[in-house]
Amino acid sequence: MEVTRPLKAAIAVLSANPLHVLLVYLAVAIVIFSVLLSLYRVTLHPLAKYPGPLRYKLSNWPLIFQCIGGNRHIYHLQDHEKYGPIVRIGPNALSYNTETALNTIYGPQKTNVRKSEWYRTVDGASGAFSVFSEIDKQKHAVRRRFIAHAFSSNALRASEPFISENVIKFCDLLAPSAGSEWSEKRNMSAWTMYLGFDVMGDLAFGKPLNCLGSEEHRNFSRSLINANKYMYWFPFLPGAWLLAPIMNSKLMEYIGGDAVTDNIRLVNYGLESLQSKIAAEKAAKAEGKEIRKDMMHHLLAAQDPKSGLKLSSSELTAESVLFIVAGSDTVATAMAASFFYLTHNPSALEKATAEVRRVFSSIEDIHSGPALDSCAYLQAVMEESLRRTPPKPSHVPREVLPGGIIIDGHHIPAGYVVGVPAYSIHHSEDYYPDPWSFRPERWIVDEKAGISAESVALATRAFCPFSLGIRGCIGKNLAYLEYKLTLAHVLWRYDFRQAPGETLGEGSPDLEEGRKRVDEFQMVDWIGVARDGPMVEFRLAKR
Ligand code: HEM
Repeated sequence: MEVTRPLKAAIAVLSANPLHVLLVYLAVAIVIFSVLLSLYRVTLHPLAKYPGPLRYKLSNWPLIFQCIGGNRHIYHLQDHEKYGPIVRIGPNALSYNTETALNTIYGPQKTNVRKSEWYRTVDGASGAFSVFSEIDKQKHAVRRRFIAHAFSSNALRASEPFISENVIKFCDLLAPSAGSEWSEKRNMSAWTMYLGFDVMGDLAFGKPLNCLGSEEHRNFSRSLINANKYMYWFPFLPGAWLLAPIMNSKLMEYIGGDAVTDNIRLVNYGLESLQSKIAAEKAAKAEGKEIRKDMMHHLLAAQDPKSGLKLSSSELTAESVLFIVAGSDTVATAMAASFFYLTHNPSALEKATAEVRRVFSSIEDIHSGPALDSCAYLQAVMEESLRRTPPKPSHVPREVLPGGIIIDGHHIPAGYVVGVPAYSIHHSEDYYPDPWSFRPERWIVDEKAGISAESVALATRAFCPFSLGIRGCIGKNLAYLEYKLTLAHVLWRYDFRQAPGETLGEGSPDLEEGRKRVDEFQMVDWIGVARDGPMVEFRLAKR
């Protein structure tokens, strides 16, 4: 009696207003729809047979929270450990942890997938797709041809002196002050980021941002990480791409706060750099001066041979921002990881140092060519650092196209998303015995030490820091050149060690599951990777 009276009163109030009645019907309809959709997703859905946590099967929200938390790579690894090589990570998405799946999805020229809808929002604030975010396969092929000139071997050769100039400046700044044996401690995540930004500014627009030389622009490099975080989770929201045209509006800034402001700052930097590059080229032409053939020069000049089309100004802006984002933070992450693992593995540091000092008799000899190529251990240090700390560690999503695709013997119909997370496959025992050890030796064939050609080939097949195939990283050779030159210069000039008492960058038994290994460099996965440390001291090499 007492229960029904308030209920009756509520019904009376609701029925007095037709809008209230409508809202109640709507709410009931939403509840019924959600229940039916959930039931469908766990029973009759084409991906229902694949294992995974129930919450992933019901909605994308767990994924969004993982992206915000920066722990997505850890979840991928733990899910594969628990559920096996195929895991359903969303209502419509599967994650794989095998080299066969990796090579089927990303490898072949004609693989029947395209980039997923997630990419459509990434360059929203630039007002056009970049080569990275263009999901249409034909349009991407045209765009990739456009930018290929900027990454040709000629362009790479021409960029080396500028890379070396920045690397030498970086090394000079690491030196101990007069009278001290060891330098003050340096946070290598920050310093490699300054170097990464200066190199990309120089190569893309012909002017370094001067993060190495002055405090002024260093905040800018930090804001990239904040902007990345936002661009990571936001596109997973249902219908997010519809908001792409207003990504750099005041409204979005009001809703999204600092991260949106940082993203806008990044786009404005791309736009301003592009405009000053165009002005500089015009002025040089008018004065009959030689024009520096940096990356934007190639893009400004590029023309599709079939259509005769050139890139529009918003497309050029999108590419400018992409060059900075894709080219600076990634290499910096890899370099910081090498400083971490070398300072935590003295025998690897000793071997790499000995090799570099044996191969090069003077610092001027350190440049690309047979001598640098002969540094097999240094190359292996880079591969092993990229294995342990892939700068894009999580699932790289691809959508299956009409006709479907067969992955590891299972047919996946069109419209579903598939992918392989680098961090997870890079720590699989199947490809990397003793995966939590930093062992550059695993990349060098040495039958006597038990490293066969087959085991190196298998490790290479599962190795994917740059992804692979037609959507793989176009900057890979450039990245390796900058990375190798930097490590070779530092190892030649300095001894280095983790600053006594410092632990920055390490895991800890007090942290959550997946972050407990003290000797693992910690990543916060926000498309790229946020990181901190190691704190390193440098001493001039004794000769
Ligand atoms: C260690 C350094 C680097 C790593 C680990 C890396 C990794 C990657 C990965 C995994 C992708 C594919 C991402 C996806 O499909 O979502 C990619 C694409 C790309 N990267 Fe890199 N990258 C590095 C350095 C660079 C550099 C120096 C540049 C130069 C600007 C660059 C430019 C690009 C571009 C333009 C794409 C898009 C390619 C396309 O879709 O056709 N990357 N990179």
